[in-house]
Amino acid sequence: MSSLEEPLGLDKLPSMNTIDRIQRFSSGSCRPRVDNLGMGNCWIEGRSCSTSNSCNEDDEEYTAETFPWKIQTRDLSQDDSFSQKSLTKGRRSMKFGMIDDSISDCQSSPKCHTKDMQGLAYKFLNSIPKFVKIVEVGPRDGLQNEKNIVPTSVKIELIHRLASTGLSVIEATSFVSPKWVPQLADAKDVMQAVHNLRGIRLPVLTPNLKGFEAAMASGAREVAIFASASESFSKSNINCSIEESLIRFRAVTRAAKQLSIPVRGYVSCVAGCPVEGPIPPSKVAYVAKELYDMGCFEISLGDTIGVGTPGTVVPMLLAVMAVVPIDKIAVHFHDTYGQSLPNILVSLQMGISTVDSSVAGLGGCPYAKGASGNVATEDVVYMLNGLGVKTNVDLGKLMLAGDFISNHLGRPSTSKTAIALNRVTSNASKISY
Ligand SMILES: CC(C)(COP(=O)([O-])OP(=O)([O-])OC[C@H]1O[C@@H](n2cnc3c(N)ncnc32)[C@H](O)[C@@H]1OP(=O)([O-])[O-])[C@@H](O)C(=O)NCCC(=O)NCCSC(=O)C[C@@](C)(O)CC(=O)[O-]
Repeated sequence: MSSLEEPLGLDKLPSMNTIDRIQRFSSGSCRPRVDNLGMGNCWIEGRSCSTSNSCNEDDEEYTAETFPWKIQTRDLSQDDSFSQKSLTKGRRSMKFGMIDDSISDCQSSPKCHTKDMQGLAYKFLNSIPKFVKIVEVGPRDGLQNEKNIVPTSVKIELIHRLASTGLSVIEATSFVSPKWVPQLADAKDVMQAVHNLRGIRLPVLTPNLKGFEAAMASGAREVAIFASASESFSKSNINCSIEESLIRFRAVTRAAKQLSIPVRGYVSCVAGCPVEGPIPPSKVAYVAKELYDMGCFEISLGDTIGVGTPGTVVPMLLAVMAVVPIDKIAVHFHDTYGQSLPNILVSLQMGISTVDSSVAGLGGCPYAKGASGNVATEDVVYMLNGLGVKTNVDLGKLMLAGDFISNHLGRPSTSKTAIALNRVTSNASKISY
């Protein structure tokens, strides 16, 4: 086992003092559905506005009644705090994995003391946000590594199907060099076909000004820049050092600011690099802060090769949270070692409320050998549903989108949820989701 493959243990966690700090950071962990996108834009559940540089969450128009998940903390003593509308997809309902069932079931057991159980439930679940924004990256991160060129019409259909699920952010494509990523050479055609989709944000990757200008000409209204915490990965992915990339990205954010275009920032290799092995959290924090300071409205932390475990993800997040506000941080896990869901769970417990994922678990990076797909959106939604966390995503429709692209690619989805629920459906079970 190489040092990269060996998971870091809890003994590597920082001191309790640092942990205490997160609890303070995460007091606002129930994030309202108002994204301040910077560059004078904000996005409120399917609508964008560009009135001022800072968006007021307490805008009268968007009351707690309209967005009930604005209520900041969970109240575990109230039954309905975990109640979850069952997504039945036409079947009768026996809910699996739902937190309300488990707690009430335990309370009826003589061995369970209600107060103790509520205390335990509070301890583990209190800091989890009530609403999580999912950033669907399937059409971009998911497809970029496919060897056989996926027809443009299939990509467009996939985006439309994903849009119908309730997802509010779908990363559509990349304006990168077609020599480097031939699969996304049709970025312009894809973007021109989908940019008018209403109520959906469709960011695209732009590695430099050339990409930014092409994206704008194709109708893109949100972009993402992508730096790395690993020097070696930066060179192999975008052919320049980290510092050179930051210079390029400053040019992109400046141009974006002039057009009031929101820019998302990625940091890749946050838990490890295929060449350099483990990456120190301070390096991740440095790049994250640079991107945030140049105007990115959100920083997505990518475990590009999926080597992170909660033991390494927690200290990395702590380092980033010390320099970037927690409500501006997103997590982006690849599932190479099957660690994505535990990593997402600890991220949520630390107060993070934006999660990137890819329908059917598509994905892999062309410049990170051995990296497998992103965590499957279906699996994330299933887990969040079970936790009583709202996403606004319809799991049934999501599975149909996953079936569509998996059928096209000629291989089964890697989403455990999709596999299990498809089996259940074919058995005509009474179980619903
Ligand atoms: C950054 C470059 C362009 C540098 O590539 P380069 O070869 O160093 O660029 P260059 O400036 O020397 O130009 C070379 C040629 O590329 C052209 N070119 C230059 N820029 C563009 C552009 N934007 N669009 C189209 N063409 C472009 C340029 O015009 C020129 O064309 P030529 O004169 O030879 O015909 C290249 O390395 C590249 O495109 N890299 C992108 C690689 C990529 O997309 N990787 C996957 C991203 S996934 C990731 O980073 C991780 C993430 C975000 O998913 C998070 C995670 O999972 O952890």
